[in-house]
Amino acid sequence: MNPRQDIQLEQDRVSLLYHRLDTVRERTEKALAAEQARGEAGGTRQARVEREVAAGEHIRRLAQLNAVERGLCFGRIDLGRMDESGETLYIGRIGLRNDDHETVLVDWRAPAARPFYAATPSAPAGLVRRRHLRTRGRTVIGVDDEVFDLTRMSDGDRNALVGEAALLAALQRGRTGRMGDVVATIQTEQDRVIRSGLHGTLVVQGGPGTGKTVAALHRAAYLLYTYRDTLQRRGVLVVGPNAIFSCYIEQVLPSLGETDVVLSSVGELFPGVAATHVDTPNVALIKGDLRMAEAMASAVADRQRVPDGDLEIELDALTLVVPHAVCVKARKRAARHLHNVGRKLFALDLLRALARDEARQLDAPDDKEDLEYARKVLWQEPVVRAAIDALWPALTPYQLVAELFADRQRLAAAGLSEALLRPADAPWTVDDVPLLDEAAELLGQEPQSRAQRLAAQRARQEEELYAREVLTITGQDDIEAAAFADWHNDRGPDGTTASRAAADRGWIYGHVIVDEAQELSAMAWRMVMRRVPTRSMTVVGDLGQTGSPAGARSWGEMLDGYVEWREERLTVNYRTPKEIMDVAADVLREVAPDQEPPRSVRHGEPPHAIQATPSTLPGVLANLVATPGDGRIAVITTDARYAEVAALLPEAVTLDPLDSPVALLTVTRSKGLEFDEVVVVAPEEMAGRELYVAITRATRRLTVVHEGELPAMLRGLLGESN
Ligand SMILES: Nc1ncnc2c1ncn2[C@@H]1O[C@H](COP(=O)(O)OP(=O)(O)OP(=O)(O)O)[C@@H](O)[C@H]1O
Repeated sequence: MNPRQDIQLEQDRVSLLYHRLDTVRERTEKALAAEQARGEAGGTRQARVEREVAAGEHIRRLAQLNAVERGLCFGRIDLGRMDESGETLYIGRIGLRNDDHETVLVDWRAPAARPFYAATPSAPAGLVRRRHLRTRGRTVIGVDDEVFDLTRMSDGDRNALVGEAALLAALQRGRTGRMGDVVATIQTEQDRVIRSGLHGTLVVQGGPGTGKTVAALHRAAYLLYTYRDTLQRRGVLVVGPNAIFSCYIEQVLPSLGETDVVLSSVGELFPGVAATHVDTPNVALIKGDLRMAEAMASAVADRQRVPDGDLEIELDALTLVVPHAVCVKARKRAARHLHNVGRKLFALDLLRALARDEARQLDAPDDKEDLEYARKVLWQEPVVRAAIDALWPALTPYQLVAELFADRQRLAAAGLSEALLRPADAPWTVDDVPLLDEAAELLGQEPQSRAQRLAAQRARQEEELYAREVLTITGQDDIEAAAFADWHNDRGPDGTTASRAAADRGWIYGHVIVDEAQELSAMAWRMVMRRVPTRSMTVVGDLGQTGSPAGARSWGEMLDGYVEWREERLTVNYRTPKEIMDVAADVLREVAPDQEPPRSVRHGEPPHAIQATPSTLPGVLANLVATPGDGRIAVITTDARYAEVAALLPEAVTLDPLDSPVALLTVTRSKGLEFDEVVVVAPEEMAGRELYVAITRATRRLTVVHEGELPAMLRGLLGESN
């Protein structure tokens, strides 16, 4: 068959598949409309539940069917023999069956699709041919074949790229500013990561551009497909380095038909806080250290005091007294509980003692009921409440942390350095967030007003009543109403699993993916682990890129205390051209000699350095960003140089670096991102690891602009003066 005939053949098949997609979509739309029409007719509560669940399923299915329009079918595998007797499967973003229930398109995540990704010339996994279909809209514009003919195998074939032509075509495209899915060109080593089982913790270590992020996101889609029952209810959390990064990756999962995933960063993991400020390296180091957990416990203990002597409270004409020993005993009893629970016990003991003393001074009889009443009256007295608050206040995590860092004595009592001192109203930093989480654990439930408590109780009772009615009507009396209420709550239309999970600090996820995981401090890991007691996690990162002083130098250092983990390595760089990676490899050798640089699959222009002076710098930069190119440019510099470069390139200062043709970023903000062209300013002022991150962001061109001496690590660059 000649290429044109091949394309025509595949076009017929692809048209058939789109036709099928349209049919399924129409049927689902009709079913949804019918469900909604039934809703308008009212009905019992049971009917309402059933309608809500059915409509929810249709809506989810429709979203998925709409998401797969682009590139519905991208591959074909021929198994067995090359003649007509072999089996042929078409691989796509979604599985489709015809009216006879025969599979016409295999979901890329299904076991049957595995050989499409796993086959290599030396281990063809039963394939005789793998074909990549290139499509534009619904039209097939090309096919790329790999024929696995063992008789023709040569040594050069060992480790071939999967669908090399399709992969290289995908890599040549200009960056859109958003990460896209790569279902059509997943490589074998990435496929191993994606399909690794749900159980336990998988660490994926790989150099820049090796597809760690993209593989982790495809893994999320794979896990949601394969373990839907387990994961849909509990949800999947993806933790990235910052909000820009979340924006950068947010389209990948929806394009794969998955929307029930929470994207967050460490600074956002405590609901109600969205921290973006960062501490100085010294402070970040202290806050990220595991010893901070003990310090926080001491800080809480410091808020549970007793007076030096007896407690004396002037009330009306009396001086009520609680002996020191009684105060100490009350504290000992209460301190066995979380702080806010303990406060109630402490207050109760003190109020009892005060009521007894009051009765004694007034010569009142020692009557239990009277004492109980007196205790309640005393609790309403502002002076009594103030005295108890001063000894053992009800605390929110915000109060505990803000008041700790604003007070020299409290810092000292917790065994902490004065370097942490700051005003009480200082903005939250990313490294405060794990401390807020720690505080929430130590304090227990936040003090709620009586009205809030009653409202929550009432809402819960109503839910259970409703659940009981539904269960009776449906004859499912054997299910506990409370469990049903939970279940209904989990799947109800009032919010997706993802939105409810994101708002709930105590939410336990089915799986957690941590990206740029090398940046998390030991305290941040403690917080993440609380979200996933099963330790079903995917941890992706690069120890060669660790920038945070509190980040990981080895994976064991961070994870050994929690879980036995397994590791996969990614070794091929799909982003950075070889010419740039050769220079980066010199940097890596200096900063992390134990890490192997990844092997680049693409080629580009040799990177070069420009020597500037303070007076030539504005012209050099203006020139570099003005050069017409068809891609997006990032100018990356240090925190210290940011303001100066921003003044020279005001058009590059943007809140939206992903959509801007030229964006100015600090190294930290450029983590995980990529651009067609990168200009690195002041490399001589960057730490080695920062330099490694900055120069590996480019997909095509890299220019390094220095005023001082070019760092020796960058000796591989071609230089020029300006
Ligand atoms: N199999 C693939 N097919 C096509 N493109 C790919 C493939 N794997 C990775 N890429 C592309 O390579 C680029 C780098 O991928 P990604 O950002 O996931 O790498 P990373 O390992 O997370 O990098 P870094 O550590 O620098 O953040 C992305 O543009 C991604 O789409």
